[in-house]
Amino acid sequence: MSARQRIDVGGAAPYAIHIGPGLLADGEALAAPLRGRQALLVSDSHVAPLHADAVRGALLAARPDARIDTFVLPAGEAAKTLAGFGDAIAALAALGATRDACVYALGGGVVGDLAGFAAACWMRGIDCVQLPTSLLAMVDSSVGGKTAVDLPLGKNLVGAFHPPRAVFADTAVLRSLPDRELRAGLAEVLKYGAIADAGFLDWLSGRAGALLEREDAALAGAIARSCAHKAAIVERDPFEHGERALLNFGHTFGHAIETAQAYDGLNHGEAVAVGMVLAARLSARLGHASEADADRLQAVLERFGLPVALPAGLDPDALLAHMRLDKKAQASGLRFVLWDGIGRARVVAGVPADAVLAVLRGA
Ligand SMILES: O=C(O)C(=O)C[C@@H](O)[C@H](O)[C@H](O)COP(=O)(O)O
Ligand SMILES: [Zn+2]
Repeated sequence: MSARQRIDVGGAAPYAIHIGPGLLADGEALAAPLRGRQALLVSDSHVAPLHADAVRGALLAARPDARIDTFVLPAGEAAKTLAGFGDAIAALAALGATRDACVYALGGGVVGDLAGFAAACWMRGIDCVQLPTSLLAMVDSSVGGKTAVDLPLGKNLVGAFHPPRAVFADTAVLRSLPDRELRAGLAEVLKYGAIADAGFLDWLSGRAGALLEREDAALAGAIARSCAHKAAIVERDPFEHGERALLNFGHTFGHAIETAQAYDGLNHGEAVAVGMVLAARLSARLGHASEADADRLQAVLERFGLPVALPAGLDPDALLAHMRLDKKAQASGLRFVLWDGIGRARVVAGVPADAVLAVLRGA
């Protein structure tokens, strides 16, 4: 993979996204945001055995005066719970973390969300550095400061906006990422094309083979362009008062699927892939866009080996009930991110429930 890249996220709490191979071994860079003398390295049972010792060693080499504890979650979305959050808080307490301590989130989206939320809450907020090790976390969840845990009732229902102090995306770790996780990350990459950048969707579609084969140049290009999209949007709208909601394309359906499957079925990226197709179908049903656009998106997602249809056995009425707890919903009813065609997403309020049910039933 080529040289390091840096993308700056501006606004009230600016930070940099560093992208490139070898970053997790760069103790000086990783330790630069550590203001105090305590750090909690949060990881999960899949990632910790691969990378935690090396990261801790790199940090200690740069900051031998620091105490660095490690807290390891069970791998998987099912661990992103209030109980897991409580355990992370207990680890901060055991560390005796002061306000200048720092949480390092080493892992995928689950680790980043939970560790970020613990950092947001401990003493009303301490620093968090995101060390994403999955493609999905590199291109999406490590950037923008959304932190949360899930409830059985719904995804990410308890959380806070807490921007990281820095993001270090070490692209070399993607070599050991399981194929299924790679494809899940590509779903969120494709989302940027779907919502705002038709040219990017074409670019990605033309490089499906290279991306799935993890060719360095293709992956580096996809990550940098995704992060640039996300950085621009969250810089303009950090708290999702407006356009940031576009990043939720496919998520109203997707989160409902994840919740209905008790976070143990499709993973997040897969659920978002299905959700994007359903959002495109709903857009067509409501007359905003054509079925041909939905077909095109579905074909691209299929090229990347992503699921595009509801898993069997899910009850449309139950999914609709989950959608009513979506964070975009208002007193006046459901709000969806739909599109007017590829690259042209927008938020639509007052979406009739019968249209949603018809799409869920494939009618
Ligand atoms: O950063 C955002 O804003 C997003 O919506 C990005 C999503 O891909 C991500 O899954 C996010 O965590 C979803 O947030 P939520 O508010 O729908 O829970
Ligand atoms: Zn997402």
